[in-house]
Amino acid sequence: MNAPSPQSLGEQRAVLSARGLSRRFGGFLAVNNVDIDVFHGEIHALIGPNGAGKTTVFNLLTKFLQPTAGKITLMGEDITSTSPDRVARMGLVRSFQISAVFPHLTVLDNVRVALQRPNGLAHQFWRPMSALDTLTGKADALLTTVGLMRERDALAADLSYGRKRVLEIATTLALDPKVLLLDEPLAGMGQEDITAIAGLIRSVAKTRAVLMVEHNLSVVADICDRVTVLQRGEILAAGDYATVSQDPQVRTAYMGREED
Ligand SMILES: Nc1ncnc2c1ncn2[C@@H]1O[C@H](COP(=O)(O)OP(=O)(O)OP(=O)(O)O)[C@@H](O)[C@H]1O
Repeated sequence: MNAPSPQSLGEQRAVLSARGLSRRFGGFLAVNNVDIDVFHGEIHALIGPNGAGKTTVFNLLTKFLQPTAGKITLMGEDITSTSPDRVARMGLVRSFQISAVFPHLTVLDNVRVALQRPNGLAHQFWRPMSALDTLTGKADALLTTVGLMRERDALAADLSYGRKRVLEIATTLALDPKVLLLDEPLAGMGQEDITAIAGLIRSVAKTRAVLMVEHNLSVVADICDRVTVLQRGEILAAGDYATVSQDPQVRTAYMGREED
């Protein structure tokens, strides 16, 4: 797809944006002067070798870590000093934060429990499961979206690994995030699950912005609109996959090694 917009224009249009993002741990600069723009309706991949700083960038964007320097905006609002829970309520959701699957609940009940959170019922754990009945229609709609209707009444514990990850994505979508951050969503999966989940991520990105850390470069090539490559905490290259994958520095530093 298109190459990234000019910087200032990008910042204005982006749902999630960072400028000059840096994080120091003691004397070690783990993230250095990173700019990133994540757009509605697009999937943006953050890739790079081990230790490049991808997880730290995720932690900075979700405010689990405070940046040493730089600015982060979410839907135009400066969130650089905002708390992680407020950022989550604004619609920036990281999959693992809320994707706990309860193994002894059915698939349907996992989604219904997730759906009650935005309704402000989160602390009313004493309510009987029957109180969730009002959410069944919404839960079924979500299960249809992610293709889990066949397993609706199965226990989560009985699902295969790949189907559990689909259920995790369903419980994440229950929060109706505006920006979805996925940390290696395809890790540990077989090819069949990879194809299914990559398709699911593509379809959920139509109505939200997705930023994902992913090591599977063929999936990144297939489904991601933009790619930012990190190395030693700095941006090595950014753009669409075709451009980035031809960059000689990227090939030397990362892709050559991964794809040879
Ligand atoms: N809390 C911390 N204290 C000190 N150093 C840290 C801390 N968190 C991360 N680092 C260092 O920052 C660098 C970037 O780590 P980070 O986990 O962000 O990389 P990554 O790209 O996500 O790696 P991987 O692909 O292996 O998950 C690493 O050298 C790591 O050791």
